[in-house]
Parts: sequence; C-alpha cells; structure tokens
Amino acid sequence: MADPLPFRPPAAAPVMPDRPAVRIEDLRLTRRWRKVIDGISADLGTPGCTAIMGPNGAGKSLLLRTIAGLEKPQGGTITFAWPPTPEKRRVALVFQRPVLLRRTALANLVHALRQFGVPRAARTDQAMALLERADLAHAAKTPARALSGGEQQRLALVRALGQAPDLLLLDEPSASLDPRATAALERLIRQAIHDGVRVLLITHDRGQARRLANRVVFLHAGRVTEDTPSDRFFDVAQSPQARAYLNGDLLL
Ligand SMILES: Nc1ncnc2c1ncn2[C@@H]1O[C@H](COP(=O)(O)OP(=O)(O)OP(=O)(O)O)[C@@H](O)[C@H]1O
Repeated sequence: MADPLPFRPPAAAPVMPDRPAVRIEDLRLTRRWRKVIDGISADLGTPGCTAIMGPNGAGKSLLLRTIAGLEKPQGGTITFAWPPTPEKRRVALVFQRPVLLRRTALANLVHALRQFGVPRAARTDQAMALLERADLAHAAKTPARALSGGEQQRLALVRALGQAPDLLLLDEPSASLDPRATAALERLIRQAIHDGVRVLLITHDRGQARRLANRVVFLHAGRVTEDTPSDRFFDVAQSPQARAYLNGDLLL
C-alpha cells in the first residue's frame, strides 16, 4: 500500500524558526559514582528529526530524561529556546513501553487533555480527533491496556501530540513492535515532523533512523562521538565508535 503521508521536508516551526529547541552545555550526570553522561554539549531539537544512536548503556535514555526534566544533572546547563515559564508544556516524552491508565482509550486522552489545560467542553472532541489521527476511533471504548502493543504506542504518541509540544522525545518507541505496527507509528511521527514538531528519536533501528532522521547524534560512554547529517552518517561515519557500531562490531 502506498504511504499516504510521503515524507516532505518539515515546515519551519512557527515558534523558533531557525533556533534549536534546546542547547546543552557540558552536561554531566553521575549514577552510582559512574559518569553516565560525561560532558555532553549539543544544540538539539533542530528542524526535523534527530536520531540519537549508540550502544546499550551509552546514556541515550538518560539524556532524553534529563532534557524532559526527569533527571537532575550534576553539572552543565540545558537552555530551551522559549521563555522559562511557558503557558503550555513544550516538551513531550514517549517511552518504549507506553504508560497508560486503566481506562478506555478515549478516557486516557480526555484525562491527558485535562492535564494540558484543555477546557472541559472541548476535551471529548479533541480526544476523538486524536484517536482518528491514530487510526483508533474504533477502539475509543476499549480499555487502553487491552489494545495491541502497536495500538498502545500510537495512543501514547497521539496523547503526547495532544499536548502540542514543540519538542517530542521518543525513546525507542517501536522497539517491541512488528514491521506493520512500526510503519503505522512512523506515519504518525512523520506527520508530526511535517507539522513542525522537532523530534529526538532514540533508536537502534538503522532503517528507522534512515527513514525518519535528517541528523544523527551518536553517543558512546556518555559522550557524543559524532553529530552529522544522517545520509553522511550512514555512508561515512567518522568516529571509530560509530563505524564499529555500524559494522556490527561489539562495542565495549
Ligand atoms: N538509576 C540508575 N542507577 C544507576 N545506574 C543507572 C541508572 N539509570 C541508568 N543507569 C546507567 O547509566 C548508563 C546509561 O543508561 P541509559 O539508560 O541512558 O543507556 P542507553 O544508552 O539508553 O541504553 P539502552 O540502549 O540499553 O537503552 C547505563 O550504564 C545504566 O546502567
């Protein structure tokens, strides 16, 4: 079946036309006396999608969680492109395993929209629109936790998009999905990118990084070893760590 949403370059985000969404300077995070993020500096949240790649334990999840404000770094700064007290939540995070309430799919979205400050009268209509976007209108009354893995992840993704974020953080969103479910999820991600949402995507799936990302940031042992346009990354990765990873070598 032809992809109904072919990839097009993203529209410029209206809020911050050229600026990266977040500037990270000399970020340091220690866990159990180990430097798990060891001085990362990068401008992230540039237009389009940036794939965050690297071996297990490189610090990818902790980097995203720190940007989302879920981890407190020991050093460094994180500066967003918007003022410190925004009127809406501008960063949304979707985990590998969706965290859904024991309620229907519709009720999960209505609940989230309430948290995002959507007026009561508008919540159900907006929730139904999000369900339709996720191709889940038929499952509105189904308990969210009874949905398939792919459906749950689409629900979690549109719930995050219901927040109208400028920056969307995706932590291996399709790691446990089959190709069909992955394709459906990627269509939603592509649409969000097209709508101007900046995406940071952790993935071990090189095909996915090629399909979605225009930039790759490669992490190894808590450091950035490479930050490059995705086509260059896959053709001629420069850092030995990234080359080894792409060769399928065991990176210790
Ligand atoms: N709460 C914690 N306490 C101690 N160590 C932790 C904690 N959370 C993460 N770590 C360690 O920090 C390092 C980086 O973890 P992180 O989850 O960011 O890796 P990752 O690059 O996302 O790996 P993966 O690809 O396996 O998900 C790992 O060695 C991990 O064991």
